[in-house]
Amino acid sequence: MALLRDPLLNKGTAFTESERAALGLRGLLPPCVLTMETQAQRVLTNLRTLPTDLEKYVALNALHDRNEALFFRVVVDNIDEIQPIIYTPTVGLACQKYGLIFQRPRGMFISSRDRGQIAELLKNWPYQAKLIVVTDGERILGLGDLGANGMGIPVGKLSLYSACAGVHPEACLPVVLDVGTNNDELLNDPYYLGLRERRLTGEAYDSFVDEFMQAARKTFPGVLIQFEDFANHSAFKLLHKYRDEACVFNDDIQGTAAVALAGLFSALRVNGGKLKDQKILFLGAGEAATGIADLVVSAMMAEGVSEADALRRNWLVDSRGLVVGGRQGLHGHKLRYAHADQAPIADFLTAIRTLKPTAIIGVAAVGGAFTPEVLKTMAELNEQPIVFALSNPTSKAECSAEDAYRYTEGRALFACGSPYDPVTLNGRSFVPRQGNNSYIFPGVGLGVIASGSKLVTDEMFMAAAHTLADCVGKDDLAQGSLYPSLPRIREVSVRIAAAVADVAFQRGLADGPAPNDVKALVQSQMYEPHY
Ligand SMILES: O=C([O-])CC(=O)C(=O)O
Ligand SMILES: [Mg+2]
Repeated sequence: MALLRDPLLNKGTAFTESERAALGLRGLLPPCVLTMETQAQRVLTNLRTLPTDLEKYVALNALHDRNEALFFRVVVDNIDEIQPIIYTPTVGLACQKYGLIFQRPRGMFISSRDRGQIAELLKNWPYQAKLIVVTDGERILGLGDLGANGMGIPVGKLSLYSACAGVHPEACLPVVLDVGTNNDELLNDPYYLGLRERRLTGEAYDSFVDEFMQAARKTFPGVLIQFEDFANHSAFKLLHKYRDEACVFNDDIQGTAAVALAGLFSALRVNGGKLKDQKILFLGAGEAATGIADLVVSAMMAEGVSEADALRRNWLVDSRGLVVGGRQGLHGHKLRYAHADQAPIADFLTAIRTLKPTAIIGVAAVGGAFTPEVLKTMAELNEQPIVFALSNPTSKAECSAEDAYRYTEGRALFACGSPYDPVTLNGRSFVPRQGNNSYIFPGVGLGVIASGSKLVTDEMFMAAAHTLADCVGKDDLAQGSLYPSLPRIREVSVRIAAAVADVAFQRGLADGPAPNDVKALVQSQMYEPHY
């Protein structure tokens, strides 16, 4: 019976006659033995009868809790259909409703009440974690502070690690650091499951996170820790504090940067431009914006321009207007882009008219901010304007795919943060693809784990961006796709992982000498969802 209740071992009705006899399962299952294929078909049939995406999320979550192999089989074989349910956009709604739809816990909930005992708590995790995705829930996608409900994000990200890059589910540990929430709606929600108190801040917050970091690294030596959906003020600070001593990265800063840079490389293959000649205007000035801009600056410099010139080609607009030199109260990460000799500009459209960018990248979680006027202006200024509406979930997208194509007469080179269906305009069909870090983090994580790298470096994200761009074919570009198709994601992840592992070996960060065949090393470590 224990076997049927262990999701890592359970095969349900697929246990064979001989297994049933040997393992004490006779009489505990209906007599018919099904194949995994039939089980997967049954799951899909049921899923497709459910009227809402949230119900599909709940059903898939329940399957995940019963039978991991079958869950991942279904995800891997139907990634286009399933990813939008277990990941963005539906995962955003699932986080908002986390308390209501709660059935079984997954991952570890470490609250500020556990201070001084985190190492002891981590011993309760029954597996040897190699990969932790951790959030404090303060900025879940573009939805803001969801407190402990943010657990849905580490769970969803780690599902993609196993599905898209074959990191073994047993090696994956989702963690929420519950330091309270400032979201009054949640504090008053009878089903909210987190601490009912305001967020821990300052020294108390820093030492709590530090206790977690030390305890996690001691309990799980060599573990890779991914920071996810922390608010700006914590995200930059934590990355800075740990990146040179621990195996960590921030997906919202570095993963998003790599996927956006790859999208730019693809867009430039279409319009024939060079990165170093672009002028990029970001709507947003947080983790994603400066993460992308920093990587773009490095990539521009690799094309031979000076740092000063590269910086000058990247501009940020935040809630207070264009980021310019001398503006009061600018934070550290924005300062590189606070250009002197530019008068303040209050709004995004005027910034476009003044600066004449070749690309706009939306990462501010302001839904609809790329208005028809914005899009038309970009199309007046550029033969083929680059328009990335990356905010998540769909309700926060700067514009829909349809609007991006319609208001630019089909000339936009477009990427989006959440999935959009193909668009037909004047008889031409466009297939927009997601500029989402989900193309990057699974492969990066696999490469880091496979090589046993001690650190995660910017060079690895640069390599990941180039590799992802290399995976985009002419047929993709011809239909307006700046990324490869999702069903190719495991092949793409292997290539990214090999490129990342190569960097680890070359830089002496790996825990051994380079093998002859890095790609084979990576592949040998991948989990396949089979019985
Ligand atoms: O999860 C996603 O879809 C991308 C991401 O990291 C975020 O929006 O915070
Ligand atoms: Mg994120």
